Amino acid sequence: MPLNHPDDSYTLHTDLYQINMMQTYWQLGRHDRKAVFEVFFRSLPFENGYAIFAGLERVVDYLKHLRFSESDIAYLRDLDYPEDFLAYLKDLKFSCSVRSVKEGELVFANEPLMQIEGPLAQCQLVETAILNIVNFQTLIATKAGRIKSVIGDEPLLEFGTRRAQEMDAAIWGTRAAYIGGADATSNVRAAKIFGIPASGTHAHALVQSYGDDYEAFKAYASTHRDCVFLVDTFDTLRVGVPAAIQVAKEMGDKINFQGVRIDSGDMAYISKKVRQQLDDAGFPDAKIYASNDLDENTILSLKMQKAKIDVWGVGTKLITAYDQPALGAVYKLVSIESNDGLMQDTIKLSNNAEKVSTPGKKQVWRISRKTDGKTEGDYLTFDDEDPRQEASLYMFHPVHTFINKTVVDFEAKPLLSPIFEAGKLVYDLPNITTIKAFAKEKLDELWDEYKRDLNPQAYPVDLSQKLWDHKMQLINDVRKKVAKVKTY
Ligand SMILES: Nc1ncnc2c1ncn2[C@@H]1O[C@H](COP(=O)(O)OP(=O)(O)OP(=O)(O)O)[C@@H](O)[C@H]1O
Ligand SMILES: O=P(O)(O)OC[C@H]1O[C@H](OP(=O)(O)OP(=O)(O)O)[C@H](O)[C@@H]1O
Ligand SMILES: O=C(O)c1cccnc1
Repeated sequence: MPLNHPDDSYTLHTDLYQINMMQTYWQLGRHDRKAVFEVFFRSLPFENGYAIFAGLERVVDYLKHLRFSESDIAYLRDLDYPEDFLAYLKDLKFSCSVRSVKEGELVFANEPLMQIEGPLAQCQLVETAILNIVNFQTLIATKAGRIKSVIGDEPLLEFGTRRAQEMDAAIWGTRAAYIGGADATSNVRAAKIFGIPASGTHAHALVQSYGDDYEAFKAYASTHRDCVFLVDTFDTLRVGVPAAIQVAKEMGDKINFQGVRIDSGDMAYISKKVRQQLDDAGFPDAKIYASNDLDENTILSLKMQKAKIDVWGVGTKLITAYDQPALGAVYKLVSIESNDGLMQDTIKLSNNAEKVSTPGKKQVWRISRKTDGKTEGDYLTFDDEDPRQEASLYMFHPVHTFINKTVVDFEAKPLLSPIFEAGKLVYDLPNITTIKAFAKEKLDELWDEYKRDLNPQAYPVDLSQKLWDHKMQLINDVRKKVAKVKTY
């Protein structure tokens, strides 16, 4: 049994099979063959019409520090990897090129979100961590986008840390939630390290510890400004709200009474009553905060019931992506250097036509109308194709080809930007405010049909004719090859 080792690098944050494949490649002299891998998912999470890409910043940090530490090597030695292979790992320097969609960009199924190109063994090593990061952060950013879409301009506060899948998920989930739609977080560490607004009220424990709403609010108000009182510990309408009002009246401007939070009961009914109580007491500007297992469905329902809620605190269901706990992005080999030194595109077949991978190193182009910037769809090409040179684009569904359109007067923007070139970081990471604003701008450019929460239209992700023909050719080649194989 190996001894414990210090946790001083993320390089072994990978699956054992990656190291095993690296060993095979290295021992048989294949490790430095040039390879291209692409990250994509096959279906959108939550049956949403779009996903919000997040995770690049952490991927960059991970790749920047990708070296096997002494303790990594020592641990692999414990696992009996041979010394010459360990010597190769010890000296390994990340030398891949990486292109990626920007954080906050809207992304769709079956298009490359990231592309890793370089020595086969290195590309293989980084698969697990890249998927781990991108799958989680993109999932949470998308969930936040869904929730924010029903809330509109009212603030969405992220309250989930206590229910998150441990500390990393709380921190990076908070960041992703902020990119996707949250306006502030209760997690002080996340707020501190990322520059996200921190926000919060107080817990039931405060009221319980005083055993009395009035005493508790008074105590809190004597030590804080901008007070929001949690009014549902004993009885919201009879005790909680009257106590909040009394303290607000007594303390006046000294506490800058912001409002009350309700965290239980029928929130449509109660919020209307609370609104009446606050208005009657002369506090029409006091806000009503709500929390308690909220998500986009309960919030939409509360809005339909004309609940008088101004600020929404959402925890568990956002930070854990409760209704879909994982995004299924995959990392697939699309091209590999063959024995003659030329790049050979690869394909993975499936009985399901939608699941057949698209071969070759690609670029994704977002096609939009010049007139109003609204999106027409995404268009996948070989990396050396440039739709900006075309006067019109024939866009057709890659499986149901009878669904097609010809687009003129369009703009085409490439979505994959260079992040690393031969191991060197060439991308200036934007700050979080810029990323969040970018996500909002992209959502504004998307048609409402793709944005609705329930049964959105399928956004077109089409292939250029050249790419489609190549894919069909490879499918036929593989089929012919398979047909020749003798069955036993
Ligand atoms: N008017 C409403 N319409 C739709 N959903 C609501 C409404 N009011 C509350 N909810 C939601 O109903 C769910 C359950 O509320 P429930 O009444 O069981 O909790 P509770 O009264 O707060 O109980 P507990 O004190 O155990 O938390 C919560 O997710 C809450 O957000
Ligand atoms: O419901 P969520 O969307 O997950 O939002 C977070 C929840 O965390 C708190 O409850 P908790 O019972 O943990 O603490 P409390 O005593 O302060 O209510 C808060 O009151 C919310 O109900
Ligand atoms: O500040 C709050 O009201 C808060 C923080 C975390 C969880 N629930 C509520």
